[in-house]
Amino acid sequence: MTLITEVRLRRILDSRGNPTVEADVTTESGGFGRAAAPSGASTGEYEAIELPAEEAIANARELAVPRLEGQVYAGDQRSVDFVLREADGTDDFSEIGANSAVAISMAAAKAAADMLGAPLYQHLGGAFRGDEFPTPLGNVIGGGEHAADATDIQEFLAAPVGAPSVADAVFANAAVHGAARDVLADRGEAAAKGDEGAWAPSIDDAEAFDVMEEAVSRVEEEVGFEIRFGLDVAAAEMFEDGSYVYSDTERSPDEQVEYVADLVDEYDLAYVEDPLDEDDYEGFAALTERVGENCLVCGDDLFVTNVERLETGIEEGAANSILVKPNQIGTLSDAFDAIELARDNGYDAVVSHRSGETEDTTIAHLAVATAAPFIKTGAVGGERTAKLNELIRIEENA
Ligand SMILES: O=C(O)[C@@H](CO)OP(=O)(O)O
Ligand SMILES: [Mg+2]
Repeated sequence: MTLITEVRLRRILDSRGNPTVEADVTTESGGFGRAAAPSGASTGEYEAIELPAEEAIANARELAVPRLEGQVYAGDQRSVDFVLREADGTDDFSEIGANSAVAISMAAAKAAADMLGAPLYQHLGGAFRGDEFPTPLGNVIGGGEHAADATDIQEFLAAPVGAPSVADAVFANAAVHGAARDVLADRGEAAAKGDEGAWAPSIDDAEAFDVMEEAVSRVEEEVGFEIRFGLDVAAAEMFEDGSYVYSDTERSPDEQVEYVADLVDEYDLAYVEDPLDEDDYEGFAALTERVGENCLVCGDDLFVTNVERLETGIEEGAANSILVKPNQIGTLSDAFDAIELARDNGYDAVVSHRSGETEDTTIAHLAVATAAPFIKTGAVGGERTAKLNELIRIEENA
């Protein structure tokens, strides 16, 4: 093990053109790691706090960096993350910013892997990891907070569950994305792209389901393996005064459960994320009871990668999977704890990007390190393909 000798922080651009935090960690023996924080738009109310990049950097330089340099071993991830929490002193990283914390946490892990001469997934997951790969959930059509004047449902996600390899799955998702463009063009719908590269046409959700079905079945025929699809409803964003407000209608919480359950049945959805508000454990439990056998009901804003919120969910039978976003909680150790708690209780842990991203590929390694069944990291666009292409390389041992 070697000590961290230097932590450097800087502002870089994220994919929305906003400043975000990048960290470089160097160790005594010359190990080097660089990582950057992503940023959400449809953020959960209970997430750790992202500060403006400049403020996060200034505060982390003052409070955290002096406690790390020359004092903590890069390979001792628990200690790195413990020091970040101690330096911050709050429950939600509101002092140094979850953006500074997660960038440093991930950069330290990369420095440790570099020092060991091991790929990051192996440093994080152990010597025997690297032969189980996640199915990528590819964002094909979207709206919500990620695009103006588009669908109410935030994300329509291709799920190539029958793909024989991660590379086949990645190419299948890109093909569905391309096919959706063709189907939209056939219908005379022009479409720009939303924050994550998904098509953001000005159509309603019902039409988006038709387009997805058509695009998926075209590609399924071509590739010869099963492709299902799923949703991130991001329902907290449409929950107002006790009901779910869609462009054309409103639904009560009970009606929302019925509506989503019917969608799962009608379209054989493989995955439904945040189908209900972030405080509605009960509704999540009711839906999971109805459709949880054949569909992952995933809590993103509900759990915010937080073990306490996940514990409540487990007690109530709310959802059967958790979305894991390291920046929602601030450190890799916290993200691992959430994954382990999920797994111990029969919940699947799905690793995820944010709508604002960088070229950082840590989540690809995190998914392989933890043998996650799914990873949600877009379908196209440089900041998305950075992770997808990294999965292809990991699979090839490149
Ligand atoms: O809701 C989500 O799952 C994410 C990523 O797709 O979006 P955001 O980063 O804006 O929270
Ligand atoms: Mg979500």
